[in-house]
Amino acid sequence: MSLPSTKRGLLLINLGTPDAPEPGPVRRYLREFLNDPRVIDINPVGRWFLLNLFILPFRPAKSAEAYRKVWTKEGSPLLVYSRALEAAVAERLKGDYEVALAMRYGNPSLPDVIAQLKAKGVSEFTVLPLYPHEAASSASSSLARTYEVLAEGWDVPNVRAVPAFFDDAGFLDAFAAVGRPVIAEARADHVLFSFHGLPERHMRKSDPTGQHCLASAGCCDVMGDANRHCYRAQCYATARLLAQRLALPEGGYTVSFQSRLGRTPWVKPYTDVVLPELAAKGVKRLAVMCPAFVADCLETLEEVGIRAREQFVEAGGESLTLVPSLNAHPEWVDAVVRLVRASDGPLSTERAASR
Ligand SMILES: C=CC1=C(C)c2cc3[nH]c(cc4nc(cc5[nH]c(cc1n2)c(C)c5CCC(=O)O)C(CCC(=O)O)=C4C)c(C)c3C=C
Ligand SMILES: [Fe+2]
Ligand SMILES: [Fe+2]
Repeated sequence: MSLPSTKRGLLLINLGTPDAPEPGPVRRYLREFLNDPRVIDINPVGRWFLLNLFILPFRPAKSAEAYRKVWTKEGSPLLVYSRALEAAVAERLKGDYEVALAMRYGNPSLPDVIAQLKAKGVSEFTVLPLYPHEAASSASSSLARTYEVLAEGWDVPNVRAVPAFFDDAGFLDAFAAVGRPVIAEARADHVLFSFHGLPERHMRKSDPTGQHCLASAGCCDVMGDANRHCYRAQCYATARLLAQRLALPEGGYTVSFQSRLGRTPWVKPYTDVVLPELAAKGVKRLAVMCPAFVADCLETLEEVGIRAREQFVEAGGESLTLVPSLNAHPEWVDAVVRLVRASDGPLSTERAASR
């Protein structure tokens, strides 16, 4: 006798983006995003004042202007590229998984997408947060919200989460495959790996030992038990592994952290500090890879592709070339499929027979 078959859903989750590059939609998006206690981790009253008195009256107009510079006919780049990945992965996993993209903030919202998957009969979920590195404000927040929404129903489905993939060979090979020809064509004399930053406070809070993270200058240079889940150590590991694949010599690349918000210290070195330093050292043609992002977005296209380029050239550099992100590159699609299959888990003979 065969048991009723289980329908599996794959939930790809990215950060989120405004519905339109205008102050109103940007304000709505930022309000949801920055109200997340894993993003602005201060007491709720302090967060309310910070948001409503200092951030939301000013930032939406400025951010909307930045979004307008990179907005496409189909919409926000982050959504467009994440949709392209969703379609390619869905094609590859047809028959095995219902695949759907959700955004942690904004649309398509996690509750809506989960409801749609459930309406299609999905009763087992695999969740893949589309961030290579672990951070409370990105992957943890996406997982926490997913668990919260899934736990709302009477029956709570089985959920598997695909772990951080900062050192996954498929992810690294795909990024190297995208980067290699771009770096060659730009005749780059140096590569900058610019990762999204994090407040230093977040790093210390995520340190299970309480005494390793940021305690010494080189605490992220080597990965061990104490820092296996450290965002900055994972970023450095990604950079080292990509540098190997790209055959970059020691000294031929630099790691930095971009996109900081507010006045508290964020992880260093800062990208906007490193850029003029590289120009001053004589770097002329810089290639920038942003391996914290698997899809091009405001932070890659505008912050690096436009603003960092202007800053580097003003500081004396000749050119700054942004290496595109993975988007829906076929090697990345392969890697995602492998990550998902690897997290499938072995099925017992009877369950396998019932599928
Ligand atoms: C790569 C993972 C990300 C982490 C970790 C992260 C942390 C983090 N971000 C902010 C503040 C902002 N980030 C913004 C945009 C943005 N951030 C990520 C990814 C991570 N953020 C992406 C993919 C994007 C692009 C979104 C898009 O629409 O293209 C923004 C919004 C834009 C702006 O106004 O500058 C803010 C604000 C904090 C505070 C934080 C950790 C505490
Ligand atoms: Fe650390
Ligand atoms: Fe961010």
